[in-house]
Parts: sequence; C-alpha cells; structure tokens
Amino acid sequence: ESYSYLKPNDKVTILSCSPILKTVCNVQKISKVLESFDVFESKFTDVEFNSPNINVVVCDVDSVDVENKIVKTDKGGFSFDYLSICSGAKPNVIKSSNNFIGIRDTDSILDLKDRLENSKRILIVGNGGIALELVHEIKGCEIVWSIKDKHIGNAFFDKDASNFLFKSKQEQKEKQDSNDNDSEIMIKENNNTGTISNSSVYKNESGSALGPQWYSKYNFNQNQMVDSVNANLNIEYETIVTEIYDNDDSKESNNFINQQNFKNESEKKWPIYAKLNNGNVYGCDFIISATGVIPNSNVLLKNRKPSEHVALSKENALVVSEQMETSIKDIYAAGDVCSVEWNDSKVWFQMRLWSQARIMGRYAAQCIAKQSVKGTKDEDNLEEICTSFEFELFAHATKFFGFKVIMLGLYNGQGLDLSNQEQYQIYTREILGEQYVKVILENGKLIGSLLIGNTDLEETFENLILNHIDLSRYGPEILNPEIDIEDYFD
Ligand SMILES: Cc1cc2nc3c(=O)[nH]c(=O)nc-3n(C[C@H](O)[C@H](O)[C@H](O)COP(=O)(O)OP(=O)(O)OC[C@H]3O[C@@H](n4cnc5c(N)ncnc54)[C@H](O)[C@@H]3O)c2cc1C
Ligand SMILES: NC(=O)c1ccc[n+]([C@@H]2O[C@H](COP(=O)([O-])OP(=O)(O)OC[C@H]3O[C@@H](n4cnc5c(N)ncnc54)[C@H](O)[C@@H]3O)[C@@H](O)[C@H]2O)c1
Repeated sequence: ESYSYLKPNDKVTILSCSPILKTVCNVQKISKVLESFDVFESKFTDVEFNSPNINVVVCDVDSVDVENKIVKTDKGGFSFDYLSICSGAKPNVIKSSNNFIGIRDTDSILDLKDRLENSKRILIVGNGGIALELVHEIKGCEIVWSIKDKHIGNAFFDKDASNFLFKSKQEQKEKQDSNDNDSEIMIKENNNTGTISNSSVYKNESGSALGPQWYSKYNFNQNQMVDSVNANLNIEYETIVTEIYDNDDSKESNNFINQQNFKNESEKKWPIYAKLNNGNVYGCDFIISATGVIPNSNVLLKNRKPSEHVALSKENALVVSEQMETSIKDIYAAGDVCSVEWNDSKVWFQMRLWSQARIMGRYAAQCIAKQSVKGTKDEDNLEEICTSFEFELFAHATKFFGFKVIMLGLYNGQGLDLSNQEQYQIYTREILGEQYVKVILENGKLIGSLLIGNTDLEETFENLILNHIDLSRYGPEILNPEIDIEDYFD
C-alpha cells in the first residue's frame, strides 16, 4: 500500500502462502515514535486495497531466479523489476516431535488450545515474549517453566523489572481481583473479530506471526474458577533441557523411563519427558518451545549460483543496506527476515517486532519507489512517507502480565558497561502492583527508559532522549513523582 501510494500506476503483486492479510487499524500516536494499534485479520478477498494495481496470489514461494528476475512458485513464475522479501521468521523449536510445539500463527494457537483441553502438565522452554504471555494466560494445568536465567522475561527485562512484574503478579493473585480489565477486553474482542485462520494453506510454511495482544482472542483458562494467576507454576531457574524422550516405546525411551525413580506407575505414562541440567525430570503432555525465531531467508538462498552472494547475519537473516536492499541488486527485504546493520543511531537496535516490521515495510517501499524513479523527471516529485528518523530511537509499546510496558532507547543498557558508575547512572522508582520506572543516563543524558504501568512519562522521556538534554544537575530527582519533570523543559 505504501508503494502504491507513492507510485499508483505501478503493478504490485503480493505472493503469500497465507490467504489472510493482517492489517493495522486504529493507529494512535502515543508520542513522536510510539504508536499503538490494533491488528485485524481479513481474507485477501475481503480487503479493499487503496489501489486497483495491487494484486494478491496465494502461493508457495520456492525460490528466486536472480539472474532473470523471476520468483518461482507453485503457481508459476512471477517476473519483477523490484522484489521485497517479507517472509518473516519461524519458531526456533529445539526438537522436532509431535509432542513439541512452537507458536507463530493462528493454527499453532488453535493446536495449543486443543492440546490444553486434555492436559495436566506442560513444560514451557524459553524466557522471552511468548513464554511470558503463555505463563500469564494458561491456567488450569500445571506449568513447568524452564528458563536459562536467574529471572523471568530475560529477552525484555533485567532482574529488577522482572522482579517487579513477578511480585506484582503475585500481588494480583492475593487480591483475587475479579474485575480484571483484561478479561473485559477479551470478551469484547472475541465478539467483534472472531477467529480467522491466518495460517498458511501450505503445510511446510507457517502463516503470518500472531502479533500484538493475540491472546485476547483466545481463552486458555479451561477452569473458569481458577484465579488470574496459575497456582501450579513451577519455575526452574537457570536450567536448560538436556534430554528429551517421546514415550514412543522405543528402546531409548523405555530405558530412560525405567531409569527414573518414579514413585508411581502413572508417572511412566506421560507422552513426553524432559531432563533438565539440574537433574530434574518432568513427564508432561507436551512441550512448548518459546525459544526465539529463525528468519525465513531460504527463498533467496535456494538454488542460487555461487556468484550470487547473499549477505547473511549470524542468525541467517538477509542483511540489508540503508536502502533496505539485500546484497543482490533490486531485491529488498523488510521485517523479521532481514537484519538491519546500517543504523548508526546509538539508541536504536533491532528486535523482531511488529512495530519494527511495519516501519521497515513502509521504508523499504519508499526506497524501492525512489530507486525506480532515479534519474527520471519524477525523481524530485516523489513524496516522502517515511524518514530514517523512525530508526533513530528504539521504541516499543506492549503489555505483559496485564501491565502496559514502554521501552525506549537502550532501556536495559544494551551493549553498555553499566558497571562504570562515573559514566552511567541508573535510577528507578517502583510502586508494587502499579508502576515501575527506570532511567539510564550516560554522562548525564538520558539514553534509555523502561516504563511499566500507567506512568504518563513516555512522551517526556522520549523528548529527553532525542534532544540529548543534560540532566546531571537533577540526579535521582528526575524520578521524583512530586516533580512535574515536563515543567523543567518548557
Ligand atoms: C505469538 C507472537 C506474539 C507476538 N507479539 C508481538 C507483540 O506483542 N508486539 C510486537 O511488536 N510483535 C510481536 N510479535 C512479533 C511480530 O508478530 C513479528 O515481528 C511480525 O509479525 C513480523 O512481520 P513480518 O511481516 O516480517 O513476518 P510475518 O508476520 O511472519 O509474515 C510473513 C509472511 O510471509 C509468508 N511466507 C513465509 N514464507 C513464505 C513462502 N515461502 N511463500 C509464500 N509466503 C511465505 C507467511 O505466510 C506470512 O504471511 C509476536 C510474534 C508472535 C509469534
Ligand atoms: N509483547 C511483545 O512484544 C512480544 C510478545 C511475544 C513475542 N514477541 C516477539 O515474537 C518473537 C518470538 O518470541 P519468543 O518468545 O519465541 O522469542 P524471544 O526472542 O522473545 O525469546 C527467546 C527466549 O528463548 C531463550 N532461548 C533461546 N534458545 C534457547 C534454548 N535452546 N533453550 C532454552 N532457552 C532458549 C532465550 O534466552 C530467550 O529467553 C520474538 O521476536 C519476540 O520479540 C514479542
């Protein structure tokens, strides 16, 4: 849509193995760089694009004939002048087995819901966004949660913020707050949007990633009477899974099960067993691997000639230039599949998030449009719909454990030596169950902030980071709730 907006007469073809398109609606600017929005799913056939020149083909993309500029699919070849690869990523599932699942698209969630119906114990491996959401949402069955770290949510939070969330979650349990706003939202969304499968119609490819607040549409609480916190959550800190056995009557699995000192026979009947490096063994109904993603870069890698060098990051993402172009001319990439290494803003870093995929998509469209008119009379007339300003500050708004969470800049001191106390100051403010605020200053200038709960500080802190204002003289007073920090900078 961005490309068609800029060049309405050009033909745009979307090749997707999922018949569902995710669209962003109700975009609200929270601040200069932060947006909140709803994600809706619609069938391609129901979507009215802003241009009649946009055409969708549901097909399985196999590979790209770079030399002849043809995308090869099961529905034939599609030639292109410019190609943008936006094939996302797939879950990095640590073992392939029927009793081991990853979460990515609607199908994977429907499968999870089905499995939970009859489950008594599950194991969740991984300590990022998906695991946090699942642990909060799944009730009514025992959860063993294996995390490599000393605190929960390491992919997003440091120890203090994680403790705040965890303790606040426990406090919620104590309060047994039955007027949970979340569940009201859940009911409304359920009625309004329903569930459409965004899965791929091709078995070997997954559909598009679920994205923000996906869980508000699904209820994982089999037993409605269970309170808002899972009483049966057993966190195995600082552990990794070392052995996994399906209970498939094989020699290995029988040996493994018989070696365990299970107290009763029923313990020998779980569908799958996992052994952790602390020696603990858990039998469970199934295991969820919430262990990050692997970029779907394969379409560009398959059948390529040795001369066609594709630059890849260490996690196999397509490295893009400042114009979002891959190392192959006229082939661009955006979203989870790409790796942005050109950005020299100190307070931006890539995370595979919907918010970043959206910006990258728009920016890639603009870069392609610019390239397509380069050297022509239209060059000066092309509108700017996106600037590199959107890559200047890392900004993410989300929700964990029912709390609004805003992350700005190097909110965890990413890549910094925070032990250097002369250079870096960290101040925090915490009201348990309500809000947690952290700021990181480098030589007196704000470079990152984490806001949990309704703090109303996002706009002010964003400005302070972007304007490089020296705050040294305020010290910890910067977080004094009695002081309206905005007044200082009017
Ligand atoms: C459970 C979950 C929760 C999340 N929650 C959040 C959140 O709260 N906030 C946030 O910012 N981000 C969140 N994310 C991350 C976010 O969803 C992704 O970063 C974002 O969707 C990436 O967009 P994308 O367009 O690059 O990839 P995708 O959305 O995955 O889209 C890729 C598309 O390419 C298609 N495709 C792939 N291979 C082929 C092929 N060979 N042929 C044809 N089509 C193909 C797929 O079917 C899919 O439609 C979440 C992700 C998950 C899995
Ligand atoms: N609210 C949000 O913003 C949100 C919510 C869910 C998911 N997401 C995004 O969706 C994507 C997928 O989420 P995710 O939770 O799978 O990934 P993630 O990157 O958030 O977290 C991956 C976790 O798995 C752990 N891990 C990796 N390999 C492991 C292994 N072999 N054994 C044990 N642990 C291992 C990592 O230490 C990390 O804790 C990510 O890009 C994430 O940012 C975002």
